[in-house]
Amino acid sequence: MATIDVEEVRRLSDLHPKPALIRFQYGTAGFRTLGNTLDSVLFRVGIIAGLRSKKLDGKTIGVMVTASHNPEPDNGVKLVDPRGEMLESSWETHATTFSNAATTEDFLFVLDAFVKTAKIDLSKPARVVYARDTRPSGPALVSAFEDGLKAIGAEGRDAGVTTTPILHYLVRSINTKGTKDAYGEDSEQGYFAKLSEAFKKLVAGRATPPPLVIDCANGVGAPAAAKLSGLVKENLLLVLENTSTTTPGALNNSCGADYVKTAQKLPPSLASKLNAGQRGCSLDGDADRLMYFYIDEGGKFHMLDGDKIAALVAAFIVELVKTAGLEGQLNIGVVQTAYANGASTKYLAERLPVKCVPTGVKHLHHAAEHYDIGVYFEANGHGTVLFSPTSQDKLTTYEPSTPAQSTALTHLINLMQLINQTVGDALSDMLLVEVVLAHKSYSGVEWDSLYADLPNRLVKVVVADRTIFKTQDAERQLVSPPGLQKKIDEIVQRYDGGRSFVRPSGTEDVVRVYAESIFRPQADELAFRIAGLVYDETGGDPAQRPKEFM
Ligand SMILES: CC(=O)N[C@H]1[C@@H](OP(=O)(O)O)O[C@H](CO)[C@@H](O)[C@@H]1O
Ligand SMILES: [Mg+2]
Repeated sequence: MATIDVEEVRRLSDLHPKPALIRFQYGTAGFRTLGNTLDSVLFRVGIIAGLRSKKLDGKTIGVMVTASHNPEPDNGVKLVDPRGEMLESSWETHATTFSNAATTEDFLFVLDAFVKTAKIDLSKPARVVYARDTRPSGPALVSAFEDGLKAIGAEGRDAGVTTTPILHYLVRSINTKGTKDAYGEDSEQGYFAKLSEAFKKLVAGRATPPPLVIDCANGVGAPAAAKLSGLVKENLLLVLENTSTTTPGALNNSCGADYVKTAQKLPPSLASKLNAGQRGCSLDGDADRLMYFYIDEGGKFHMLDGDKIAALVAAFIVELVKTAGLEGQLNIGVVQTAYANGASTKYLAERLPVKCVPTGVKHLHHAAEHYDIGVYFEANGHGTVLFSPTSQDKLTTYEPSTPAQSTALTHLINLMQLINQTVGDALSDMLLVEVVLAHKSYSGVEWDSLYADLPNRLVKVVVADRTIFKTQDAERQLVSPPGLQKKIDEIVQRYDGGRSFVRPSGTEDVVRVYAESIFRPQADELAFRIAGLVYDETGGDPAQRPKEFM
């Protein structure tokens, strides 16, 4: 279509009116709020996805309907750009504008203005691939979204119920099909074949470890892990738990990667499922985060988070590159956020360059692209490894001169296949961890002892207005409210190995306080002291002051 079919857009838009009084925002994780308020947003996302594809000459855009680790009644939607990466940030603003037009007529006005200013050639084709997680609100939201595709004349491909990282994989595979950068076969089957084949090559000839227990968070990771399980069973036995995707209220409830990271506890449902020393891991509700753990002989819970994964994986890659004879020819780096445990940063910085960036996957991903091999992980378990075009060329054309070099090179090439380079992927990362553990003959215990986590505490502070909080230096310093950082510094310096920072959350209406210290009671005390300071200094009501604040 060369012009907008105004009548058709009007007719369909009237079926998806915007609820009054709600202001939507395309944030760090796309649109995310109560599922039953999102109907109009999904319709309009259908239109914006179509326009984005037209703007990019018909390249396929991805759309994922999920609210990840959030409670079951929540839902959300995010767009994926053609190489499988997050939506370009200027379009996040356009998406927000679209979502907030109050009436159909307002929306038509905004749409028309946008097509003109963004110079979108409406005669171009539009292609969109989309998927959803297992949330009960998903099917109705997808149907509103499909009305949006129809309104703008976009061709849709429904990838059904699948994980966020598989959707990212599909987008990149579709757009690179038949080119020299072909990423993989553009189907779920193609994804599982790519991962499992690379995994089998990487662990060939190594001892089969004890079974790995996977907490699937009662979400979409359950069916995905079940498919993977069948393909890798000769090398790795997966025991799937929390797979009730149709039990109302079960999703992410006292289970999943976010529960483990936040509560720093074993999900109660796994209590009798894990033997001492056995490895377990938790996925989140859309299977893009991964947390490992084990219980020791004394019954104590040990968490192996995103920082521990980064340490394990980065050290392994550095070693392989060295053994392959490529030391000094590929620059390898790690990207973290301020939430990374100080002990992990120290461990990593002794081995390779480490960069700290603001919270949010897109910041980590972009920073990791600056290395030949960039490893990034958020402490919460979201992360991956990126191989730049230069490193891919080098690895595939390099001629090793010894059998040891040749073996290491083959491992690196297989790792490029195993790792989902579009986005953090719990299942791909899990296989990656299992490869390293198998190569190093590590159990969870040896892995855990690479370094000892500094005790830390994360506290939420509800403030009147979190927009007054402004940060700099990768969110480690407050510049506003004025004077507050100085007071924080004064408190922090009284604690041995103390570190603390304060930043406004990008996904919740709270300010987050992080603190660590060399002793557990001090880490807690420091966190609650800073939380109290923030609360008092920004007009918190003394009558509502949480009692643990100091
Ligand atoms: C401390 C923390 O875990 N923050 C999370 C959380 O961001 P906030 O901006 O802190 O709300 O959600 C983001 C999106 O999932 C994730 O990238 C990030 O790591
Ligand atoms: Mg997630």
